[in-house]
Formats: sequence, structure tokens, C-alpha cells
Amino acid sequence: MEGVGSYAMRHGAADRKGCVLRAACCVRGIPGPFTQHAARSRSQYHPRMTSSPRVAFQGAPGAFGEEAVLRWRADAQPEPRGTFAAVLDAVVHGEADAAVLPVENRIAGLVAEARAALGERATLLRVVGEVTQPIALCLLALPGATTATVRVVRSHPVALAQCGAFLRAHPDLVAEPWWDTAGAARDVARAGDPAVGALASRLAAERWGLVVLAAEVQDLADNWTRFVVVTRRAERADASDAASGEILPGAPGAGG
Ligand SMILES: O=C(O)C(=O)C[C@]1(C(=O)O)C=C[C@@H](O)C=C1
Repeated sequence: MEGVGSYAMRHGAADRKGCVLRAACCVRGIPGPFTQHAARSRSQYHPRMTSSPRVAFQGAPGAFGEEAVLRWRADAQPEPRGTFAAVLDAVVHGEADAAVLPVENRIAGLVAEARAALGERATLLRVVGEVTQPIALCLLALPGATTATVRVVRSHPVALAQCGAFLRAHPDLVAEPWWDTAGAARDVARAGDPAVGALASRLAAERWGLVVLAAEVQDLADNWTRFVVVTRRAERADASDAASGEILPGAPGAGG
């Protein structure tokens, strides 16, 4: 099993100063400038599409991606997918009108896997906006479980990387990378094993019938993940949206 530390090393997560530096890095492969106008308008920007758009996110119901979908458009129909590639392919193939994709977390840094998936489809997809989603991670387990019964804690590797101090303070807990935060919660509920917990949101606890054993265990209280919103290039709106059209959070303001 790959440790959180090595995952973080491979995927660009490191200390907080490094995170700030990386926030100034431009991700290559996605064309287009990042303008000040775009920065101001991005949170208001909605591509022209039908009401109740289908918006894909990575994870199970209760994932932060689902929260990001509804933060972006309260009337959206969230569409869960297993991987970042599947999220984007849902848009490419017309199964979803848009997708949200995590590209940067305040603690863990750039989400390399998601950015790579986006870069591979750069000619087909367009970044049309972004959503900053607050991220509070909790230790979840079955009702009746306690911190004494839980021995293994599962979560998305990017989420595990956000809880380094908590995991170091609990050396008896074995961190197990899982495909998704809410997916880990769902799988804990299904397995019915009081020795297994998940690091996920309160929403995931409610969704999957788990209890919160420890709240807000991420390294920084004011934690967030930035998600970009992407649509198919063919579905570009009109010229008035041009300045908002091509944004990647973490890109410099200089239009690089
Ligand atoms: O697992 C989730 O809930 C996700 O939405 C994925 C993801 C990520 O891949 O960065 C998104 C936000 C959180 O920072 C942790 C994990």
C-alpha cells in the first residue's frame, strides 16, 4: 500500500509554503490566458445551458465534488463517476452537460491526477468557471464504534494528505488510500466493520449512516479545494463570456 507521504511527494503535495508557491504555477496543456476580468467574473459565470444541468463529479454521493456541483449551480443534477477521467469523458460523450474537477487544495497543493486528466482532453473541453469548496474532514465510523475500535482509516489520497497532523498524532491508525472520501464512508457502512473508519465530510456521514468520531481533523481549519467547471468546447456560450472562458486556478495572473 502506498503511504500518504509518498503519494503527496509524487503528486506535488508538500508543506504550506510550497503550496503557496505552487499556487503560482501554471498548468501546461490547457490553452488560454487567465485575466483579471476572468478572476472577478468567474464565480458569477454560468455557461448557457438548460436548467437542471447534469454535472459530473468524481466520487460517491456525499463527496466534496457533489457539494461543489451544488455550490456552482443549486439546480444542477450531480452525476457521480468513479475517476477523474470518467468525469471528463462523461462531458466529452454528452452524458453530462458539465463537470467539476478538483485542481488545488490549500493544504495538499495541486491535484496532479485531475490536472493531467484535464490536460489530456484540452482540445475537447473548456474551463468555464471555478468553485472554491470549503473542506472539513471528519473521522467517521459505524454507530457504536469508538476511537478505540477504529484501526484503519480510509479516504481519498488527497484528503489523507490534508490530515497529516491528525494521522501522526494517532500512529495506531493505518491510513488506507481509497478511491473517494464519500466512497470510503459508503464502503465502511456496507462492510459493517467497527475497526474501519473513513475521513470524509459530515454530509457523507449523514448520507451513509455513519457517526462523527472526530470533527475537522484536517491540518488547517480554513481549508478549501478549488474545483474548475468544464464543458465541451462545442458548447461554448457567446462572445460576452469570452473573458471567463479559459481559467485554471493556480495559474498566474500575468496571462501565462
Ligand atoms: O473525495 C472527494 O470527496 C473528492 O471530491 C475528491 C477530492 C480531491 O480529489 O481532491 C476533492 C476534495 C478534497 O480536497 C479531497 C478529495
